[in-house]
Amino acid sequence: MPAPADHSADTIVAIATPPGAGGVGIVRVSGPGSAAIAGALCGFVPPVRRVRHARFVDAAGETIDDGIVLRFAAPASFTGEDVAEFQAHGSPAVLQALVARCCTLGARMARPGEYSERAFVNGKLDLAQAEAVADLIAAGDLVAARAARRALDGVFSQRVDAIADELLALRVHVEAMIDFADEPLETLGMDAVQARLARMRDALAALRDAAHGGCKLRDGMHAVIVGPPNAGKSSLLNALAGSERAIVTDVAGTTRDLLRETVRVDGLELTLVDTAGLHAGGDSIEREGMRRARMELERAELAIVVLDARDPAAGREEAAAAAAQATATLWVHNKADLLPDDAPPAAAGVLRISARRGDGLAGLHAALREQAFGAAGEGSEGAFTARARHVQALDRAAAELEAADEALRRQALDLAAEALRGSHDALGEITGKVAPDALLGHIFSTFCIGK
Ligand SMILES: Nc1nc2c(c(=O)[nH]1)N(C=O)[C@@H](CNc1ccc(C(=O)N[C@@H](CCC(=O)O)C(=O)O)cc1)CN2
Ligand SMILES: Nc1nc2c(ncn2[C@@H]2O[C@H](COP(=O)(O)OP(=O)(O)OP(=O)(O)O)[C@@H](O)[C@H]2O)c(=O)[nH]1
Ligand SMILES: [Mg+2]
Repeated sequence: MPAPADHSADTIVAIATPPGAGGVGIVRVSGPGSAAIAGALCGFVPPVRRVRHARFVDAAGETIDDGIVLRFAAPASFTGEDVAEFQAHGSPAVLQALVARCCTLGARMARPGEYSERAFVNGKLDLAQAEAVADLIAAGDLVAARAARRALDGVFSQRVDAIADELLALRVHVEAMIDFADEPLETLGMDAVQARLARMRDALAALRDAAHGGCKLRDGMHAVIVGPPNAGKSSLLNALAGSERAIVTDVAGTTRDLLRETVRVDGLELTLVDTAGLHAGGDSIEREGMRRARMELERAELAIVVLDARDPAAGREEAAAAAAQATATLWVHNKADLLPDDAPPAAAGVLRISARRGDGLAGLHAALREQAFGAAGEGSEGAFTARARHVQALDRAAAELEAADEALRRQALDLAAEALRGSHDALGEITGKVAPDALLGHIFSTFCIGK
């Protein structure tokens, strides 16, 4: 069988700055040919880690542009390889000419994510950190950017590694118990093993919740507003959006179709969907609207049920049944401004608001954030971005830990060791210590070119 191609022998090139014209544009080269390419382009080999001004010339010696050249020597660079950068004027034509020249000089075009992939392969970043680079670039606001920055700094990876290290120690212990199977398990520290297992389970659960919040920071949350006609669903959408997106009238049955709006709540990107009021009967248009509302709920992470605070029983059963399709439900009693002053307080777990006056919106924001990030308020201090694949891996690690615990109780040491190994491997997939090529290819191919 032929050996797999050694791509690290290739020298790659790409424009690192965004498409289109800009003040400055950067062409980045990585790989063993970097120094020679820089030498040919600049007429001298630029010194490493020094800023130099140079004319970038073509094969005929004609100037393509003048600019700044930077060189890094392996392993002290972003990719861990020899790197050269040409910082030219940000003209797409100039940048493309520089890329073409680099290719003539032996480089090839980089694939999407290939710089980050090389940084990973060369041990500059682990897999979760490399993903955080892409998440940082894509971050929609400063809260998300800070969280991606923390993941890039290894905040998430360190917590994964700490649990993985403990797991490894535990595996060693259990393997030793298997080797000394003649001795009674008590003398082999069975109690200690179980205590450590319990501690690790808690740590894993906490990390899982944090990563889940990190997913919401990255991917946002999908919430559907439902309730009986005229309860103020569209008014609530408008209040959260901060502008009159949806038509609001005092006619029951105003909203027919789904209306989608993306709003930001302190770093949480919320996709809100306004729906037709749910009620029995209705004309064919309303019934189609209600059908769409129910369809949307099946995909929703959160149902926001809006009821009239003056008569919250009206339409509640119908709304509750529909909302049960969503992963979670938030109960809102609207039109609080119409309640008499001596009205009793709202029931526990219900938010009382006035979409018209804006009363209670701060509490609603807090509740939405709690739905996304958990009670610990992830999404602010110490939060990091994470991806669905990380949460899935943490879930698998936890399930294997349960299986190990169960096997230990039955004194099935071989099974316990096997489950512990499974748990350890699941954690390794997050940081890339255990990462099938297909997984790596899939992850990096979603990055942009030049990253
Ligand atoms: N011009 C430019 N700016 C950029 C990048 C780049 O590639 N080019 N980056 C691309 O993403 C980011 C910076 N990332 C970098 C990461 C490590 C090293 C580096 O030289 N690392 C060495 C030395 C570390 C040190 O002395 O602090 C190393 O890791 O050994 C450089 C850039 C953002 N800004
Ligand atoms: N006083 C008061 N009126 C409100 C409040 N929220 C909504 N309304 C009024 O209630 C009526 C219905 O509001 P909408 O937002 O259209 O209600 P909806 O739930 O979207 O109704 P449909 O789309 O018909 O199902 C309008 O006249 C609103 O101005 C509120 O907080 N206080
Ligand atoms: Mg409406």
